[in-house]
Amino acid sequence: MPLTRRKMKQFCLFGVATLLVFVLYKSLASTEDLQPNALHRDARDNEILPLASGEHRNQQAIIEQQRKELAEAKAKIREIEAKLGRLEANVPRKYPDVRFLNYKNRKRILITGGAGFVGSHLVDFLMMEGHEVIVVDNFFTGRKRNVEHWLGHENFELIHHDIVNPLFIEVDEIYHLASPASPPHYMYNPVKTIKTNTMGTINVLGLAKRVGAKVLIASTSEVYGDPTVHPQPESYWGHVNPIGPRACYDEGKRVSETLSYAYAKQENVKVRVARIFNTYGPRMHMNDGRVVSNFILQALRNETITVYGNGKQTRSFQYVTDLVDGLVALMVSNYTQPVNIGNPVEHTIEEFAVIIKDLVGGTSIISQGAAVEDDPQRRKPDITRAKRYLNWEPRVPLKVGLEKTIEYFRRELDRANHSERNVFMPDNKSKKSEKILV
Ligand SMILES: O=C(O)[C@H]1O[C@H](OP(=O)(O)OP(=O)(O)OC[C@H]2O[C@@H](n3ccc(=O)[nH]c3=O)[C@H](O)[C@@H]2O)[C@H](O)[C@@H](O)[C@@H]1O
Repeated sequence: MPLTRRKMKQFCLFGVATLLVFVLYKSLASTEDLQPNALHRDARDNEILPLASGEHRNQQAIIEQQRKELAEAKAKIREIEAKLGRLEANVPRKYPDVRFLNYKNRKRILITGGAGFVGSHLVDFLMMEGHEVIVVDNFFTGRKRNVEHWLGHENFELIHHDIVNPLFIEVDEIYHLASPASPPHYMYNPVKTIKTNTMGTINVLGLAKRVGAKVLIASTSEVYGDPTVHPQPESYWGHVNPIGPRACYDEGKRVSETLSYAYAKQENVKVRVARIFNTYGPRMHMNDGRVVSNFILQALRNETITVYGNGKQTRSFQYVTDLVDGLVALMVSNYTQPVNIGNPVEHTIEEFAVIIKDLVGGTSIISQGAAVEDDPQRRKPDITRAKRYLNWEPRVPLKVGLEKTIEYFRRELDRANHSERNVFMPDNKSKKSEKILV
């Protein structure tokens, strides 16, 4: 009997309904299976028992494993968040309020060796004045720490570069400070010291020539060697041993000066030459090795203060901010001949040891050790030129500057207790004490 249209429709509807019921049943059953505590009816005793199949145990193990991984991930996130917090705390989000300079007055200033002791104080001064400052440093004696408070500032840039290699940037002024300045540092690698002060200076003068920048070369009182004229005026030609242990620095700086005036004469480069005398202050390295840092650290640690030689040799010490003022005054001046920048107050090294011991207090004794080869015996700047042409003279008295420096080293020692990298190893073994002075 042929099926009527109506019957066929009823038949189809019944089929679809059956299919739907079947699908619904299956899906319910599978959902139930997934429940860890799913119950099922045991076929033998007709009791309702927890699912005890191997499959179920696997599922429980997987869920347990996932819970464990989640807990571990959460702990890791907490750890990373704490680390981020610590890192953020080290990055100053607030910078000192720098002066606003309009486009016409704002200069782009390169400081080679700008992460060093003197360089970083110059960076601070020029940044506060509102200039754009680019620091180039190879970090041999310079440290990122000295300029970290400017990292991220829109006027500041730090370039890791060795000035022995050429540099191509656009700048208006260059302060060429790159070179180790402490005797143990510059004697450590004499060839590198010579390269820095010759090839490095050629690269700086070449850059100045290309972009028309004014250059200030950081020269030194060491160009006078062990002087036979006292105090030392700029007109004195010096008394240098060209093959002695200090020659790499002394002769390197003398060539640096010669190069500067050769570029000025031949290429019309605008050069300024500062002859810097002994300088001290915060940010000197704990391992600097020069007399100020050595004596202060020895006194703070109640160790023997080691005077090299008989202590009758003299030095004149200037505080670092006075030096920065002098360098800037020289750069802006029209004076092109070398200028001594130093403090003319002179002390014997023996007196200096007593001054530091008295300021620090403590129980150190002062003793004499072996003399240093070619150690200049008298040094005191004649600053008539600086006074006349730059209207500059030092302002910070020795005791005021030393107190600030002692405070700085006190903090550095505290810090060193928390960081093995900074631990100071005084080189006292090589300088055997011979005679106790105080
Ligand atoms: O401080 C500086 O600005 C100058 O330092 C050094 O010149 P120097 O005067 O020999 O520096 P120091 O090593 O500090 O020595 C000063 C005097 O103290 C003596 N000294 C040094 C260290 C020490 O532990 N004990 C000690 O008696 C030295 O023998 C020397 O007579 C550099 O050669 C100069 O270029 C630099 O300008």
